[in-house]
Amino acid sequence: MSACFCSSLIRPSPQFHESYLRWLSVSPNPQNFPLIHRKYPKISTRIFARVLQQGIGVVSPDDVSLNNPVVDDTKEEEGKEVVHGALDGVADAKSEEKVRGSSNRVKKKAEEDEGSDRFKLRNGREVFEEKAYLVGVERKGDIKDSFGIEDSIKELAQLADTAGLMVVGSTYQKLASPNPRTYIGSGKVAEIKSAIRALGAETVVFDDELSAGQLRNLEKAFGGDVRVCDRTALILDIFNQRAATHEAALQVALAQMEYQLPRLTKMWTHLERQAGGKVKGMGEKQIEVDKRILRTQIGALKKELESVRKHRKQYRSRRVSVPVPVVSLVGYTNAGKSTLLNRLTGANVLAEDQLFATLDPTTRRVQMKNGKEFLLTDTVGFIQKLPTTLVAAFRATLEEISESSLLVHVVDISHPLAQQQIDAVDKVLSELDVSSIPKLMVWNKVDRVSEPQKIRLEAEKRDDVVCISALNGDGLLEFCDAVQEKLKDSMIWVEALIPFENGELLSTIHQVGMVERTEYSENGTLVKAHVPLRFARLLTPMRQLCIT
Ligand SMILES: Nc1nc2c(ncn2[C@@H]2O[C@H](COP(=O)(O)OP(=O)(O)OP(=O)(O)O)[C@@H](O)[C@H]2O)c(=O)[nH]1
Ligand SMILES: [Mg+2]
Repeated sequence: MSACFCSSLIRPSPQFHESYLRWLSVSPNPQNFPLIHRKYPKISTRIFARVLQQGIGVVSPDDVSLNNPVVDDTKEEEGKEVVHGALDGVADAKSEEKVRGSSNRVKKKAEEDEGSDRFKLRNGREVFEEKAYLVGVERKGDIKDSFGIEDSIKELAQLADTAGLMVVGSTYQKLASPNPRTYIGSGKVAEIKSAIRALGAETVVFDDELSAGQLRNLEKAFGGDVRVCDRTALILDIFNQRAATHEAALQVALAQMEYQLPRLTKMWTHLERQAGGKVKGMGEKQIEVDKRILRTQIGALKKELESVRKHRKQYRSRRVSVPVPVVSLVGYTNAGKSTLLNRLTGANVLAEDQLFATLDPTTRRVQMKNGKEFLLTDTVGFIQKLPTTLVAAFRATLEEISESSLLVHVVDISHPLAQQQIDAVDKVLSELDVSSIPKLMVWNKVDRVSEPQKIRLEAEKRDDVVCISALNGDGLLEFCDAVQEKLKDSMIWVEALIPFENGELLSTIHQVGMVERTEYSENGTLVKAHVPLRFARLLTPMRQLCIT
């Protein structure tokens, strides 16, 4: 099991540790951290809590010795066994047991040796690459020009890779409507069961969100050792791994808890079984307790988030007082938003060929060749089937977008599904209520397309499209010109008389607006310019001066 993948449901972000641990200590339900417990049931809640506390990235059965996580006791034990067997000649029952134990350990050691190849560095942590099998469903009647099932599974494989899983196979089924019990049909369940046995898969990832019942039924059907999860859990896991700031960590923790809440149902039935079924209803009661605890935790998280956000808002409003227009980069994940920000501003935002490299907004000042300036904000990328819990949790971060003067929609034009990605981004934007903000579309990665000239001609035919390569800098001047043009559209025309003693205002107009004309008179400088609305308000008294 990929330890990093474990974290999706069990290892909260560092900032969240304390409250989560408090929650664990009152609710030692193994099912609340199902990955580790189902696979390694011997790890006690207490030890597991210590694992969380110490922030150990890789958790395997041998890691239970926390102070000495890599303990190889097999050599010493094996040595003893060999001597023992040679002396006794015929092994008695006890030694037979020991020999069996020893061969098991040897087998386990061999498995470990084989497994040691599967430790990979992900997001700066060493993780065990768990083998994953992917499953999708194509609904009959799905719109043809949206993501096809094979493309969707390809993307799921990319997500799995980003999360630290090793994809060993995939399959899909065409269905009129999903099976309410197992999502896929029973024949498909049997087929997948033999495939995962043959391939040694440890996790089955579904391309769509599954209900609590479906998750449980599928895990039962595939056998106890196999874990089942869905696209949403995978995305939440990636976000959890990548959350670098306090706010992002809180947002992801909140989204994870909200995802878990409806999935807590009937998780305590194992207690009823342990008690021989004599305490009917015990599971139900415990679920209620768990849900209440989880709701309290959600409430506390929301409060904490609120205060973090208040802080950021204050900072933002201070920034707003400097009337530089804000331009936000939006787009599908991996489209090249951060690369563009880095290229234009010399920022050092992580940009890599992985999904969801960026979670937190970064804003930098762009100084154009003509001395004009704007603020450029890079934000979290979008994806098709984006979990609603995540959109909701990140709504506040995305508020930055709704306060900008211009949205630049960055598209990876070299991607075979560029149009589908554009549609998916538009869908999320429509949920964010930003339709009134002017937009500019940028076709990025033009250096990667086979016929760049054709793409450029196509872009020229359209309004509001600029072709660029954020990687090699092609088209960036045109991009800045287009941004300026668009910003001008969002500005208003003013004619104002600026008294000489307000000289700094004049330089700000030159910086943030577009000055068409200046004339000097004995009372001051007459300026005719396009300026941002907020700034125009500041100039109101001087505009009156101009009229009189
Ligand atoms: N060939 C080529 N590659 C590019 C270009 N722009 C970005 N890339 C590559 O595309 C990958 C993704 O770039 P990012 O800038 O991280 O993409 P992003 O949109 O910020 O992605 P998220 O943060 O995941 O939403 C990186 O490997 C970049 O080097 C480009 O113009 N040409
Ligand atoms: Mg990015």
